[in-house]
Amino acid sequence: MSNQEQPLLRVKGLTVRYGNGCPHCIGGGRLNKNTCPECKTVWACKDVGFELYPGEILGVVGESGSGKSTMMKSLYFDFPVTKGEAYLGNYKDGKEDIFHQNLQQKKYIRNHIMGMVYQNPVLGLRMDYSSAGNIAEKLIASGHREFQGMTDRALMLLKAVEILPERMKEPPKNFSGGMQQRVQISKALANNPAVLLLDEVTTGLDLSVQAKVLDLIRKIRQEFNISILLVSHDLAVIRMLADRTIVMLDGQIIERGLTDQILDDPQHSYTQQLVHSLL
Ligand SMILES: Nc1ncnc2c1ncn2[C@@H]1O[C@H](COP(=O)(O)OP(=O)(O)OP(=O)(O)O)[C@@H](O)[C@H]1O
Repeated sequence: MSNQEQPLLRVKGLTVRYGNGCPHCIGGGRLNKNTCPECKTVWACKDVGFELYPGEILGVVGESGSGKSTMMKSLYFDFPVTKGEAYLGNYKDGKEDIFHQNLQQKKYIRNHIMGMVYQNPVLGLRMDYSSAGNIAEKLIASGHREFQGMTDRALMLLKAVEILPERMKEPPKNFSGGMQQRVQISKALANNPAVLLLDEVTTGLDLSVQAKVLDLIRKIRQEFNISILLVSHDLAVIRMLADRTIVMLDGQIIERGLTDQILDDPQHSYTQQLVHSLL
């Protein structure tokens, strides 16, 4: 990344609330962590802004409930934003806010520009389809129709995530957690997205399986020249993969910088606590 480079994804003022809000919280009144003391509306993300540059991995770290998943779901249009804007450099010259596009355009962005891998593979895969069929589903959604071409692409992608060709016709429900995550990653890559959203993809996996998935993410970044937004509550994962990192607390970004800088010399007391809890 260089300072002159244009960001691939630019997010400004992303705010998401669960609940209707009331004059107190909508008017900017004090919250109890992320919750309005008057109406109990949860402000899961508040004025979140950042840039993701071409080819980089941007880590997002924070404790449970800090708003990481909500941010990812909003970026992938799974959940509507309350306020905010986001721009993709390769969508309409980076000039149009993707949050305010119509459904068809949002579908286009999901199918061509962004890929998402959820912590729970059930959300990203059809467990009863074959693994190749899962990839084909994504290819068909982006307009592919030719059987052989889709089979070849599925084979290539499954190979890239180290699923053996003889297992491509098996459904993910037959696979281990680590394999399901790898199929989910291959499906997310089906249409060569420029941006990959990874939400706690190694959480819940055994350490040795985790290491394999982490290696795979590194390899994918190189091979597919993709930019990755990587959410994890695990600082070891962030240290291993992320070039830069943002730290979230109660729905807000409280610290940002180069990953080494954040982990070796944290400035905010919460980040210091987070880092020291690991030592
Ligand atoms: N559907 C929902 N309705 C109400 N509140 C919600 C909903 N989903 C999330 N929240 C709340 O929003 C806040 C942010 O949750 P979110 O899942 O985004 O955090 P997170 O950092 O991803 O946590 P985790 O790592 O545990 O998934 C939390 O206070 C959570 O309880």
